[in-house]
Amino acid sequence: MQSRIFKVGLCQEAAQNGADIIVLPEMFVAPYTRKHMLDYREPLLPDFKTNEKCETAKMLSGLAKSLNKYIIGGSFPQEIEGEERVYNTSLCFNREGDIVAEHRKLHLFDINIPGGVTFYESEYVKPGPPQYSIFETEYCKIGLGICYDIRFPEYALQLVNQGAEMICYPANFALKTGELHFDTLKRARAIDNQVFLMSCGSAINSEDKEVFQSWGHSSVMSPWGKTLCEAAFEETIIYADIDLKEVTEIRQQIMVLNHRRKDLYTLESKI
Ligand SMILES: O=C(O)CCC(=O)C(=O)O
Repeated sequence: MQSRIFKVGLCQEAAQNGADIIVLPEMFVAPYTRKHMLDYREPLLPDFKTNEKCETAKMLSGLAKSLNKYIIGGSFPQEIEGEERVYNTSLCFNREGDIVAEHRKLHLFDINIPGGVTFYESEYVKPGPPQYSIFETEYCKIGLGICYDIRFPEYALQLVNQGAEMICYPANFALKTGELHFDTLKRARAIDNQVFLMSCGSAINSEDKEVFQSWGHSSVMSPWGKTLCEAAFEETIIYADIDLKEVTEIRQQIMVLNHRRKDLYTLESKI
């Protein structure tokens, strides 16, 4: 049961205007509710390029190939056989339409603010298995998380330890927490990891006020924490030119990545 709320035309427009890496928002195929997640779930199968059951993967793969661009494909509800839960899965495609990274949201957004927002993502989403999601491009390595994953600096730092110079977070960041936290978290992750930080938030859903509402505010931040471009709540395309020399320069100028006191603390990877 599909009713796609994704507009292929926006990707085509971005590509025509010179975008090379195109990022989509978290759960761009469905409103963010338990019912929709389960109704819209799709398997991810090895023959996704031709298999009608893998509608999102098939569509994004074809689009990446036809546009000859990288697509960081937001996320979709991935069916888990025999379970009434899904993975919140982001697929990244190279210019040939091959999957180069699969990220399953690791940290789930369970929140209970009396009089504010109550939301238990873990009731219908299963946390992704332990994994660092990072992929190579001809420019640099790009690390990947989804939305609430941005609150966990340990994960981002491990991506940087593995060579990431950009980190991307497709998001559907809650309206309630977004105003005070989203911008700050993005800037913090950009500065403390000295990376370009891309985030793509869902636009506000003005047709259905009952569903989870997103703070929007997609942006690209430089390793200095400077906002290079930013959206508000509405559907739009934003563009940024990325100069990776900035990563090298800031890492030489402010040597935080080398100044850790390993005699005092360490960050241990379990995988
Ligand atoms: O961390 C937050 O406050 C918002 C996260 C969120 O909305 C999500 O992960 O869906």
